[in-house]
Amino acid sequence: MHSGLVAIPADIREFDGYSWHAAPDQYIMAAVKGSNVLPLIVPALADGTDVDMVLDRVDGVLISGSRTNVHPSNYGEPETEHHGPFDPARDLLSIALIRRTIERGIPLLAICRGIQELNVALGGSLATEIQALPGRMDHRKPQTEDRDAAFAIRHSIKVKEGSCLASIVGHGDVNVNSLHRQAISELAPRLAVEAVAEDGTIEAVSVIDAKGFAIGVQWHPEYWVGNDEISDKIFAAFGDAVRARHAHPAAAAAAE
Ligand SMILES: N[C@@H](CCC(=O)NCCCC(=O)O)C(=O)O
Repeated sequence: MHSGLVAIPADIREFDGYSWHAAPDQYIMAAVKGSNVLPLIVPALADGTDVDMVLDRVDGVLISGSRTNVHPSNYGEPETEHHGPFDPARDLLSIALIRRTIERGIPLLAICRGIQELNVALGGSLATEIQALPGRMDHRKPQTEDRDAAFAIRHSIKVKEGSCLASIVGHGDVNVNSLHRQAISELAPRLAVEAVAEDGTIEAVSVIDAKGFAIGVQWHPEYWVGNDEISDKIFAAFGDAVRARHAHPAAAAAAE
């Protein structure tokens, strides 16, 4: 039996002749199998959502990756041809959800587009086409139809000693996958860097003085849950935080 309900903001996707509010299966299954929680996909309404109505009912929030990019107007930069594709309804939902999740101390795990939204939600900015920047590696998704190859572990990162992430996976070198062309540029004032790649790309952050679990990672631990110790540890730690909140709702509400 799963214990704890976790909100996952939907993407808007076009297929089968319809618009869908959808979340990728790999996040749903990582939450189910790696965290032992029940995921709840939250629709991305174009006019906005009462996120507190959602947060009153869940014990955690998982922000997924997605091929779309946060619209640069959310961090005060003009749109260029390099910024798309966009999903403005997802931006609207995720940014509002992240802000209130942190304010209320509800456990938060943000992955790939999620860490980028976390940084933007707290006042930071993003760099685009980072592979074209001097000294940076190519972090983009490998060109292959083979999903295991696309999500294969590709480069190492350094997890900082004493960080929240180090308390979960240990500090030092960790090998991760990479499927992104944007990354954190200006770090939001309330975020601490937890891990960096060899080229300086910020790979993990935590929320400073967070009331609860609040971590973002630029890579995709969800894909290898069940097959990779580091991925398992991250989802297990998130699940533990979600269950702790679920088990003591009165204490959680009093702490808000
Ligand atoms: N805006 C981001 C998106 C990164 C991300 O979340 N990627 C997951 C999608 C994987 C896929 O393409 O299948 C960026 O930096 O590119």
